[in-house]
Amino acid sequence: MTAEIIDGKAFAARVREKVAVHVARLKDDHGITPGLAVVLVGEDPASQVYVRSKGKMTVEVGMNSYEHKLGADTSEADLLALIDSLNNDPAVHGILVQLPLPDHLNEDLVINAIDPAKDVDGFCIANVGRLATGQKSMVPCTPLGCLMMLRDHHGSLSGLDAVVIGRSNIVGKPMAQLLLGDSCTVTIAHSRTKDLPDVVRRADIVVAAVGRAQMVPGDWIKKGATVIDVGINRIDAPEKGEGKTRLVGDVDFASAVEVAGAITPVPGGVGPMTIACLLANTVTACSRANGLEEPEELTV
Ligand SMILES: Nc1nc2c(c(=O)[nH]1)N[C@@H](CN(C=O)c1ccc(C(=O)N[C@@H](CCC(=O)O)C(=O)O)cc1)CN2
Repeated sequence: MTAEIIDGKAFAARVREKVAVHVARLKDDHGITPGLAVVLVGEDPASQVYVRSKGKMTVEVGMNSYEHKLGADTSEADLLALIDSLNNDPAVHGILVQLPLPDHLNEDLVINAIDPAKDVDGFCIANVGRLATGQKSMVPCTPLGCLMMLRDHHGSLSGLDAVVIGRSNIVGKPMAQLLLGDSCTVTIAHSRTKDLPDVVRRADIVVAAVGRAQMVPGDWIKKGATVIDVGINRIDAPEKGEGKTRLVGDVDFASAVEVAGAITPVPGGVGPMTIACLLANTVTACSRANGLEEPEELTV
């Protein structure tokens, strides 16, 4: 039996449709247009693609998009001054600084300069603390997208064993907090975890977010488990022709699909949900900023 494929691209399109409905309501009923400011420092090719997609999709759902593209040699002071002006701009409800930043910039300092109410990435300390203590926060987009897909597939997650492989601030840690919030029994595994295959084999839910191509083979997966693959790794694909490459996840899809109950593909799984959830978070931030009820279906 092969697993159900969780179609993140289609799921993300549905989330964006819901976002568009709420944006139209904010405009028609309250005369407010949500605005998202995206800051890109430098010329990292992947970041340029993601920022372009974010701008395009922001406009498609009816929001205002403000793109700030800064040179790779931008000083910390100049970047902080831009963030300060965006914090104080009433037309901007969400601010995102695309990561990674060039090495000379202190990522923590920059992220924590964003007003927590506008931090639609949910990366600043205030939002991390609120999420960890079960308070209303901005929830990081990738884990939020994973949780939406898991809830849609399972209904309740209560009592399920979940393993998150990877302990990054952007995905692994917030993902674990969200699963805990939904009453899963959560293990965070990482490079020093002993007997990783055995730990993974016990899990009803596996979230792989390590950034190592095809690291998790199918024989680590419990029969019927749900596998959420966050990895996006580019590998050589000589079968496609000389010098060609392709994207793969952190899970070996071909073997895992034979054992899992459900699995997200790469590409077309978690990735598209990241941008859809960014748009959802911007609507949430805009609603909160204006003292309006926030759409329950766009957050957790
Ligand atoms: N400030 C932030 N920086 C970064 C984040 C983030 O959430 N906030 N996440 C990633 C990059 N990212 C969005 O910024 C992102 C990554 C991947 C995708 C996506 O749709 N991937 C596609 C494949 C795309 C391709 O062909 O290369 C997929 O998986 O199907 C969207 C957004 C790091 N930085």
